[in-house]
Amino acid sequence: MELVIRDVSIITMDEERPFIEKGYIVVKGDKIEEIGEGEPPYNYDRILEGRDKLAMPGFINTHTHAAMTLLRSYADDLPLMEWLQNKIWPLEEKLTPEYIYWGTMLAIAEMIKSGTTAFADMYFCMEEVARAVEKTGIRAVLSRGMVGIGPQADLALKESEEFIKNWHNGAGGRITAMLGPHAPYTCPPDYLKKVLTLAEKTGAGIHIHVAETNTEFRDIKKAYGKTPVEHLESIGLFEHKVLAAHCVHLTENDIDIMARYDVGVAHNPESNMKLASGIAPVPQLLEAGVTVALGTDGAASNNNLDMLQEMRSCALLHKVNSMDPTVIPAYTALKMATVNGARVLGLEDKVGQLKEGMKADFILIDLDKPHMNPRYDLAANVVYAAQAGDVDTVIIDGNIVMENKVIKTFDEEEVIARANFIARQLVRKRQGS
Ligand SMILES: CSC[C@H]1O[C@@H](n2cnc3c(O)ncnc32)[C@H](O)[C@@H]1O
Ligand SMILES: [Zn+2]
Repeated sequence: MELVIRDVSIITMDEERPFIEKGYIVVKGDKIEEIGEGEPPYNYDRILEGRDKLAMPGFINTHTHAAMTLLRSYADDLPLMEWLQNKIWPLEEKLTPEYIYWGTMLAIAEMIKSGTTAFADMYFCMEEVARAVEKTGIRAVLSRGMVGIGPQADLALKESEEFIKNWHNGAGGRITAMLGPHAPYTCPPDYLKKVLTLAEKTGAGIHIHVAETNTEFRDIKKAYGKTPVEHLESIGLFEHKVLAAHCVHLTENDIDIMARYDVGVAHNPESNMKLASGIAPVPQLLEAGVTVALGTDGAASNNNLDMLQEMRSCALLHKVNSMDPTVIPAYTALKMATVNGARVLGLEDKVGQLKEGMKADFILIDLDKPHMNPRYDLAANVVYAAQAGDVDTVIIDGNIVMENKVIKTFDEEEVIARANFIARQLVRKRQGS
């Protein structure tokens, strides 16, 4: 089927042709066939009117724990380790595969409605997450989270290998699998070495939390005499493709190491602010040539999965932190949420830009809203003024997943009802324990 979006403003994120004021996008199958100015040259099977809309690449959420939507607003206003150990981990013990399926469905509904077309997840029961991705039509990079201490450590390695076998390139190529060792403080060196052996065997990349808090920085330094980044380098982690979430507490030497090994960073400004973990040195990382993308982290520490808000927070946080309003301009924030997201997930040849031959993963944003006018600079309007409710249409892999703000691939109301039912069961289970 051929689909055309006509009479539309376009931010392509393609440096050669970044902006088209009035143009068209032709989608054939799962790919962008043509982008042009003015009117489309032919008639097509399906026409979407783009007047008063902006087409741009969908957002790429490079770090989340999707099913944690079930724990949204369950425990707030605590520092990371207290939050994890006393609140989150005890409740996660009560999660079942079915709960994780519906929690992930809720996350995907929220992500699609706020313009996200791909996400990177690290959690348990990845088969359930993959089923949700398959059903909804979203794109995802999935890692079975692995904690290297405790009775589940070896099982986690085995399940990760099986998951990669079953789901890498799954859902018509929309799923990529990675390995997900949780963090240096939950995965001792011997365990991380087993992860590396598996990475060699499968060719999978590695998604890991790194240098999130001062406590982690101090504890790793005390245990190994090295910063978290130096420690991971010494183990050989960075010989593989690595997606490092957070990277808040870094030395200049850490930044050099990360640039040298082309480590991808998932920056999560809202989660870092809410848990008071600190402020990642993003301007310095970008200056050193490190690819920094954006993530929301889970909905229990954010408390939403809205990449529009994440871009705005990122731009504002680094301006005030450096007392320099030129830091992270709107276009840079947009690049972090699209082009850089694709790059850190190894999807740069497929998504993140609107270009002929790339996958048709893009969104249409309403411009006929008071807060989106005037239209001097559409990138600035998106980053500083847009809201999730402005996302009108979402196309992923050439399929219309949301049109006129209605999700087409699943029943959003059912998902909300199921999630609320599960939340009530979780509270009951917690009280019974
Ligand atoms: C092993 S599956 C993922 C694991 O990570 C936990 N988690 C959620 N948010 C964070 C964070 O900011 N830092 C570290 N770990 C986090 C989640 O609850 C799962 O247990
Ligand atoms: Zn996380």
